[in-house]
Amino acid sequence: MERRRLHNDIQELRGNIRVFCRVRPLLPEERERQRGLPHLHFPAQEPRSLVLTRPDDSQVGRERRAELRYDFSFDRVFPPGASQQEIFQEIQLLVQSALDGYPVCIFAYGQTGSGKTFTMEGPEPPAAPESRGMIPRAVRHLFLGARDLAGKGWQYRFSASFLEIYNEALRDLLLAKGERGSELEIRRLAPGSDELHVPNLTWVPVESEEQVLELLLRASSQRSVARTGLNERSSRSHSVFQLRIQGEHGARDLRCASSLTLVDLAGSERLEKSGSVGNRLRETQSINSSLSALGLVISALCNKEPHVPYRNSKLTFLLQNCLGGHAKVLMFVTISPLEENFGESLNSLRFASKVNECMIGTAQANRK
Ligand SMILES: Nc1ncnc2c1ncn2[C@@H]1O[C@H](COP(=O)(O)OP(=O)(O)OP(=O)(O)O)[C@@H](O)[C@H]1O
Repeated sequence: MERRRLHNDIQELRGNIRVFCRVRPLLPEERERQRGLPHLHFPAQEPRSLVLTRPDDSQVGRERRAELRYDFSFDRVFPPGASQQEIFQEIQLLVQSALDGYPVCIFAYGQTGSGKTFTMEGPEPPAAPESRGMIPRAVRHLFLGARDLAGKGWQYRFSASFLEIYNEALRDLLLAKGERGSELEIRRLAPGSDELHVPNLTWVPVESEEQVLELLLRASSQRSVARTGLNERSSRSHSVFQLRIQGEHGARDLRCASSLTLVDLAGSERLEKSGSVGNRLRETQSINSSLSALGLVISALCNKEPHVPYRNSKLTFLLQNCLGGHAKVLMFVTISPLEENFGESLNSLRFASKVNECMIGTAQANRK
């Protein structure tokens, strides 16, 4: 309990957005193309640092070529050997605070094929329990936490939704294509309210990790994926998993309500590199414009600008309550270990550094 209070105090002091960087390992087929990770350095005893280096091509002549060096620092940097369990360990207190009434939002940002879906959901099923991603681990942790709190008089109810934003349209991933009605919209909860919701979105009551795994499976069969030049099974949409949490302590007449939002963003990729044409090109353009809208929202928040352009994309509009509100936010920036992706990695790390410098506001628990 004391650790939890300390965590909440520290997070409130620090501002409510944190950034973790994860570099995925080389895949078996990539090991034939590249030996080791010569351009990536993880300074010993420095779990927060990542250094990228490359030869300076502008230096020609007989002298030894100088090296360009780019230093980054985040709340944590996970090298390729880090397991899902190790990573979850670092976010479990954050997840736990959703039971105390804090809204929590975790999102994964990075180039196509850099490991966002692996981090959030885990590898494609059937997969060993050790490789499960942050979503199943987070819900399991919350269910166990709720069971503990039941001994202290708290009763919790959970329900889950899963949607994707594809080409600026919202789709319910818990419904098959034929079952979906008209297009989903984002609306205010009540006139004048800052709270947003998505009417007609499916919410399924959940009580166990297995139920949530089933929902993930159902959603993944509905998700828009395609084979691109850069990833065998690339997510072409942003997916948003949400768990609504309602707690009640009858004897003390206390209530809390919060949500855990886990977002797997579509991969950022350069058009020329992805080789996109036709539908793929339209998707890539839509992904890139919503990711740059996210960048603009974050920089407006950082600069405390009076107008924050949430409405420029469905993604930022949907995440408005998380980003500008009282939620605790964690961003995973995922990095490919391939040298050929140096430019993309640098872009992602620069974006993440900007986010890391942000003091967006103070997280607040919704507890009465
Ligand atoms: N930490 C890891 N350990 C082992 N394999 C990984 C890891 N991270 C990613 N992979 C593998 O790398 C490949 C690409 O990962 P993933 O699909 O998660 O990328 P992504 O960033 O979600 O891509 P996209 O944006 O195109 O959907 C997959 O085959 C995945 O299983």
